[in-house]
Amino acid sequence: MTEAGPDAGMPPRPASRPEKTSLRTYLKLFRRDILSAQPDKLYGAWMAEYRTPFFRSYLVNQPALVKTVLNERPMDFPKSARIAEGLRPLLGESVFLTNGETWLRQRRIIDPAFEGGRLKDTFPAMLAAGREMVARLGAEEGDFDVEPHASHGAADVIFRTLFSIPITHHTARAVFDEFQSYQRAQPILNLAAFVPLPKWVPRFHRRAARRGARAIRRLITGLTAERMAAIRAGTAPDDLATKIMTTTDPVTGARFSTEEMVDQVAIFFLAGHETSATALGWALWLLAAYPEVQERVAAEAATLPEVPEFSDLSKLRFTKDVFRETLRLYPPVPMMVREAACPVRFRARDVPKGAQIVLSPWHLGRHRHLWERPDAFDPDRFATANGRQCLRDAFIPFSAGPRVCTGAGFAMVEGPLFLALILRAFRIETVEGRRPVPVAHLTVRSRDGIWLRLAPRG
Ligand code: HEM
Repeated sequence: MTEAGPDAGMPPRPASRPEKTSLRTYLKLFRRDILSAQPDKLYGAWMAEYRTPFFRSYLVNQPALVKTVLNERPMDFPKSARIAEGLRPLLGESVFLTNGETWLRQRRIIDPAFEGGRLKDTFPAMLAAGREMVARLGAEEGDFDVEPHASHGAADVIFRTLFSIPITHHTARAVFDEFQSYQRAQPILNLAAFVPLPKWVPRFHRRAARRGARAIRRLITGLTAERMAAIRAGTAPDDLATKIMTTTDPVTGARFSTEEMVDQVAIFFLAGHETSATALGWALWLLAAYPEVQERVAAEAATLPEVPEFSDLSKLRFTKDVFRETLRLYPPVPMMVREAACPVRFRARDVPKGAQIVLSPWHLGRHRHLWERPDAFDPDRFATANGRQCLRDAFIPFSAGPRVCTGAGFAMVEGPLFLALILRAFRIETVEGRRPVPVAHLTVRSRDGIWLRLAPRG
């Protein structure tokens, strides 16, 4: 890297906005990128308050307060209704949106499928998707954008592990394509979630997004109904969909209906492919930009047998730290929103009932009073006392507490496995003039893609 200034040698970070801005400018910046709409002081703040004529939001950035919201009193800080507003047409009553008893029941049915022992069952499907991705990358020549490959690969993982079908299956492909256009049609999503606008403010692209949501749900309903029939006929494969659809809630004795399962499949696909793809793209760029780290990952990958097994993942200790460090610097979900269900007092401030509570994996992961050299890419930090402490207090890319990401364990298998398979096959380099610029819409993407150049390893 050749640039001068305080960021020299550091991985890219979005510019912060000036300290004082009008609401109008803030909203404009926000629509473009929720990260560069924030002031620099958030990287050192414990709490911040946004007060406008329309809303009151509190960004909570102090580990003890984050723990209160996520771990200790999650029922007092439910998912914000504002998030549901934008996502309901696509996700219905999915576990991502529900609260209270419905959410508890759904987690009781879903969680067992993602537990350690059963995660092992998904490994062959993940491996197959990884090997296919390596083959596709091998067909690239010259400089190319790796983000579409990462999305394709992550979507392949979801379809193979959930429904035992590859992304090349016509329905899987159609869902993938519809999601791509849905995401383009839904830019208001984050704005509506973070900035509770009054009802009269026009919501953009609503019609196109609704049409997309209907199309996606129609396709997923077909897959789910087919699976329900196969379960009844005793011919269903033992994948995640079957595991979830045959699990009985130990409390109520109920299973998911086809419709409720469609809601869950929609969120598994949305939450499970875009996030993993984003993380993989950034991890590859970081490895390309830091060749000495790349060589250490490649050396670890070289110890894997030609066809690795689940137990071989224990050989990828450093690769796992690389993936973790990527999630710290580029958490795919940069911010999350909750709603205060009752008045609370945080840091000697009264937070009224109904206020939006914003949690920011992005700012917490780079907090200058918590992490040593917060902007540096240093996977070895997790072996230091500071790194270990911060892993407990200031590392929430998967959220935390009872509402932690269902797929966290799954993603921590998928990410390192894909990195190892790719680095075993290729040496990767950055492309001059193509330094990525992080921008956050649905997830933290690079504004103009993540450009790489590959060479086969001998
Ligand atoms: C690197 C990859 C991933 C990251 C960074 C990530 C991150 C997150 C975060 C931050 C949340 C909490 C959002 C909030 O509370 O507002 C979440 C929730 C969720 N994630 Fe993930 N995720 C990843 C992969 C996956 C995968 C692979 C799956 C499924 C196959 C998945 C399924 C879910 C579900 C179902 C929820 C909702 C949980 C609930 O609200 O109870 N995620 N994820």
